[in-house]
Amino acid sequence: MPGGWTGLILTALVVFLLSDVLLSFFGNGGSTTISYTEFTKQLNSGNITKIYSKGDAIEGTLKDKQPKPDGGKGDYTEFTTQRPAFASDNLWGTLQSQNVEVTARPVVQQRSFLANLLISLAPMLLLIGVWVLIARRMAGGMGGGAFGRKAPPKPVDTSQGERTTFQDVAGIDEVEAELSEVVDFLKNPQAYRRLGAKMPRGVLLSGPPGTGKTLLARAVAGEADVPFFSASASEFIEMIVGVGASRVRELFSEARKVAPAIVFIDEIDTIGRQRGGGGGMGGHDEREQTLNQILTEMDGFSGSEGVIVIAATNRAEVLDPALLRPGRFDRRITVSPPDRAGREQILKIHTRRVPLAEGTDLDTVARTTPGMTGADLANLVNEAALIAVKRKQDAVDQENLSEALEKVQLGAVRPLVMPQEERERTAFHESGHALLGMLQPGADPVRKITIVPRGRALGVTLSTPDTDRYSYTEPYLRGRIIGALGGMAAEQVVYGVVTTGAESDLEQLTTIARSMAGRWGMSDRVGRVTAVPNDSQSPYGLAAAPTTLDAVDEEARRIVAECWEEAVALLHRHRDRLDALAAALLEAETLDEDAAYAAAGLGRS
Ligand SMILES: Nc1ncnc2c1ncn2[C@@H]1O[C@H](COP(=O)(O)OP(=O)(O)OP(=O)(O)O)[C@@H](O)[C@H]1O
Ligand SMILES: [Zn+2]
Repeated sequence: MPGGWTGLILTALVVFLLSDVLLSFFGNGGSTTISYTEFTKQLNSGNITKIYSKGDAIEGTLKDKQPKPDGGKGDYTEFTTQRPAFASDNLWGTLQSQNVEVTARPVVQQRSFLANLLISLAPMLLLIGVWVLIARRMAGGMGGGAFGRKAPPKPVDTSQGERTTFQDVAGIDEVEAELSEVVDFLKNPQAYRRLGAKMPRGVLLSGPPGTGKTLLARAVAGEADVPFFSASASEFIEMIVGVGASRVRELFSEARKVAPAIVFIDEIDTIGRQRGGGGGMGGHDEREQTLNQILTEMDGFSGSEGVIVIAATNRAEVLDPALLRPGRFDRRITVSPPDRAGREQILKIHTRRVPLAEGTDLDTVARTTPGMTGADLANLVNEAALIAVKRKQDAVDQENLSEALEKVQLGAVRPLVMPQEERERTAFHESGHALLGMLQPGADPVRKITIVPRGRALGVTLSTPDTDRYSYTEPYLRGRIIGALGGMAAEQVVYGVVTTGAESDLEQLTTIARSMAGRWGMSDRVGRVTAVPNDSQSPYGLAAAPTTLDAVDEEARRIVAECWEEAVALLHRHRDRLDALAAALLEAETLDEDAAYAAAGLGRS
C-alpha cells in the first residue's frame, strides 16, 4: 500500500533529521546553558573535568557544582555553551593545560539549506504522513464508497501460494498458443527490445461468460511470473465524474512500478461501448473519461515498458472502435466454449483434488455436456462432490456426476446443454457446407468444422485458401455459392425441411451471385457492363437503368438456382459421406482439416 510506504518513509526521514536535534536536546536534559564567558571562567579556574564538542557547541561537566547563572534556582554541574565564531582564544591549549578530557563528535556536513528547511518542516511532514496513513486506512475500510478513496488494486503475488498457469486451463489450446507469445515477451522483454520488436499493448479476450477469460489472464501472469493487477471496469465508474479516470491512473502507475506486469480489466464493454449511445444522467461523461484515461495510459506505454493490458468482454460487438485501433487492443482473441475433448480435459483439471471412484469415466460426462463452459463444468464437479459428501461416500462416482448434471440443468437460467436434435441438425448443416466445399475442384480447403456455438452461429465451417487469391474464376465463385448453400441443402436432403439457420449463408451467397451478374460480366443477359456499384463508388455515377438492375437480380437468382440443384444432387450422390462426416462431428464437435477429410473419406484435393 503506497500510503503505508509514504508514511513510513516520511517518518524515517523525520526521525533521521531530528536525531541530531533530539540527541543534543535530550542528551543534556539536566544541563544548564551558560555563557561562553562563564565557561572560560570555570575553565581557567580548573573546574571543568570533561567536555564534548561538536562544531562550536560545547557540552561539559564541572568538578564542583556552581549556582545557576541568571538567578536560576539550585546548582548545576552539566552545562552547554556556544563558542563564538570570532573567539580567538587558544581554547585547545587551555583545555590541555587544565587536563580536561575532550571528546569531539564529527560534524558530518554543514547542513544544507534544504536540510534546514526539512528540519523546520519536519513536524508538519510527520503530521501529513500520519494523516495520509489514516486517510488510506479509512478509505480502504469503508470499501471506497463514492467519497472514500478506494485503495488501488493490489497485485496478486504470483510468486507465492498457488500460481495459476496454463496447466489450470484446458480446452482452449489455440487461445493458449496465441497468448504464449505474450508470456514469452513478459519473461524476457530485453530480447524483444534488442530487436526493436513491439509487443501488443492490449489483448482483448471475447467470449461468453464462464469460458475462462479471467483464468487465462491470470495464467499468463502466472506463466510469466509477473504481478497481476485485476479490476472490473464497472468498479471504475462512480457517480462523481473524474473518479474513474483517477482510479485508472493509479492502477497503471502501480503496475508500471513493478513492470513487467499484467493489468486485467474485466467487463471492458461497460465503459468501452461505442460513444454517442445516449448514456444516462452524467454517467456517460464519466464512462467516456474513464475510457479515455485507459486509452491514454495505453498510448503512454513505449511498448517496452512491459505492462500488458488484457481486457475481457462478453460482447465485443458493442465496443468503441477506438479501443481496437493499433497500439491499443490490437490483439483480439475469441474464447469459445470447449468441445468434447476440451470438456474432458477441463473435468480432469477440476477433479484433480477430488477423489474419483473406480470406474468413473469423465469422457462420458464430457459427452453429455455439450454447450457447457469451463465454469459450468467446475460447478458440476463441485455439485457432485457435495452430493457425495452428503451420502458419506469417500469418493465421487459416476452417479453423483449425472445427478449433479440434472441439478445444475434445472437450476440454470439458460439451457446449459444443447438439445440433441439441435446438435444433430447443426452437424448436418455444417457437414453439408464442408462436404460440398471438399467436393468442388479448386475450392479453398476446409480447415475446421465445429458445432460448438460461436457468437450467434450454432456452428462454423472454415475454409481458407493456401495462398492469397487476387482474382476469382467463374467456376470458383460457383463453387463458393454451392458451398454456402450446402448447409441448407443438407437440411433439405436429410430432414426434408429447412430452418432459419441459413440466413447469413444466404446473405453471403447473394452478394457473390449479384456481383457475378452485375459487376464482373459473368452473365450474357446483363452483358459486360457494371450495373451494381462497388461499395466504395458513388451509386450516382453508375446508376443503372431499373431494367438492368432487374436483370441482375434475375440472373443472380438463376445462378443460385443452378447451384442449388447441383448442391442437392451432390449431397444425394454422396449421402454416405455426409452421414459419416456428421457422425464424426457429433462425436468430436470439432474436426480439423485432416480429421474432416478423413471422416468424409476424401483425400485433400
Ligand atoms: N478453459 C477452462 N479450463 C479450466 N477451468 C475453467 C476454464 N474455463 C473456466 N473455468 C473455470 O471456471 C471459472 C470461471 O471462469 P472465468 O471467471 O475465468 O470465466 P470468464 O470467461 O472470465 O467469465 P466472465 O465473463 O463471467 O467473467 C474458472 O475459475 C475456472 O475454475
Ligand atoms: Zn450455414
